[in-house]
Amino acid sequence: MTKHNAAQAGTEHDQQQQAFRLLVTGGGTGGHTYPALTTIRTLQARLADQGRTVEVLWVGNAAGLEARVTADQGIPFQAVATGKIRRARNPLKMLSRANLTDMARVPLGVVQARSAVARFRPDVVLATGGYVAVPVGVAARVCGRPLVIHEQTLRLGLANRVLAQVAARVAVSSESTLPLLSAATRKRAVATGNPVRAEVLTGDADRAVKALGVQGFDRALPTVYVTGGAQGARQINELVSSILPWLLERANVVHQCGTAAVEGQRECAAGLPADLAARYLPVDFIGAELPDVFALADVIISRSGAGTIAEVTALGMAAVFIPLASSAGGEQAHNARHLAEQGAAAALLGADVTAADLQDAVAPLLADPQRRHAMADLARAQGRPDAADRLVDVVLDAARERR
Ligand SMILES: CC(=O)N[C@H]1[C@@H](OP(=O)(O)OP(=O)(O)OC[C@H]2O[C@@H](n3ccc(=O)[nH]c3=O)[C@H](O)[C@@H]2O)O[C@H](CO)[C@@H](O)[C@@H]1O
Repeated sequence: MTKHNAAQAGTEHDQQQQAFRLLVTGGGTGGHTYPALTTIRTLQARLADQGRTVEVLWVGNAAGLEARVTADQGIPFQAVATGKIRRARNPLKMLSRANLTDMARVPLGVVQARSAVARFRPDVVLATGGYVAVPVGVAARVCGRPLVIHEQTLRLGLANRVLAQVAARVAVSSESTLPLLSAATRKRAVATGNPVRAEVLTGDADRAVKALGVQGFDRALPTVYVTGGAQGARQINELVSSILPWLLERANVVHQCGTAAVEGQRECAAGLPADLAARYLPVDFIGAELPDVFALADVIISRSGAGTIAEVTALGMAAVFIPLASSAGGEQAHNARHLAEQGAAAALLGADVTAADLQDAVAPLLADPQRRHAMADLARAQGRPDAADRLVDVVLDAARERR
């Protein structure tokens, strides 16, 4: 080997040994937080196979779910100031005190984000949506670092619409998003799917029974998992409460109802006959047990946020979706309707869904295992369990192009 070749081989070796630096931003809700977390874990596993490590910095909102998740996962986290702009039909209402206070925080967030990006010198900045992503994505552009954005929902959210203008790559969760993008954005877009946490796919039903302490569940009956998203959903809580005795005659129920509602749901169960009450578990939030709860459940009753949809389709589960009626652009309703059209879920749309509607949708799934298996198979056909791998490809491509 010549001196020159040896030096070149040495440089390549050094590059291989150097840590890949990924700055992540995004959060607020689970829908933005978990895809980013999954992508970090998948990138770490991919590069570990090549003998490389990944250094991560997550820049987010101290009050968002990302702060809690990064603390749990031991991921370095830096908070920046953010402002949430509340939309209103009347433009004057946009100038509410809350909006004005929040807007005043935006310049501070931009300064903090810029110094975080400049100091960390990331190979790539990955933004997964939420207000906090805007200043960080803009800072990536200012500092000349490639920005990859990922959108979970069919239509780009507000933050991603802004950042799509400056992103090197725009990863989306569904092919049907591509025609909705401008021609300029479409050139940089790729449909990866929406990453699902790997552990979600490997739950264990028996472990759920132990971890949740629900020995009173009758395992001869199906189990229903009710969830309103990380904060619970009042509409779903009320609907389920009004059919609770009927439901518990036919099923065990794990009801994730949010912190504000859990006490009330416990009281509701206290009035039930003991054998029915033993089959009901209200919980505020499901953390590490989530994969096991999915494994235990035969049917899910849920909001149709993009994260939950990705999980339910990756797993293949029978589902009754009750979308949030006011979600921006009717995006949750679209998600639910799309699956219902394929026979992959039941969808109860609109703000005036009744308890009878819910009962009618759930009854056949509880009564007939074949029916729920058929629905689960159709749901699985819509799933993209390889989404995290595809998004990691996009991140690595963006880093390579920069060199
Ligand atoms: C009110 C609102 O703005 N909702 C939006 C928000 O959904 P939001 O984040 O509320 O809901 P998603 O379904 O997207 O994600 C919820 C995530 O939290 C997990 N989970 C939930 C409950 C629990 O106890 N434990 C737990 O881990 C779910 O399994 C899922 O992974 O972002 C989504 C993705 O951009 C959008 O599609 C939704 O329209």
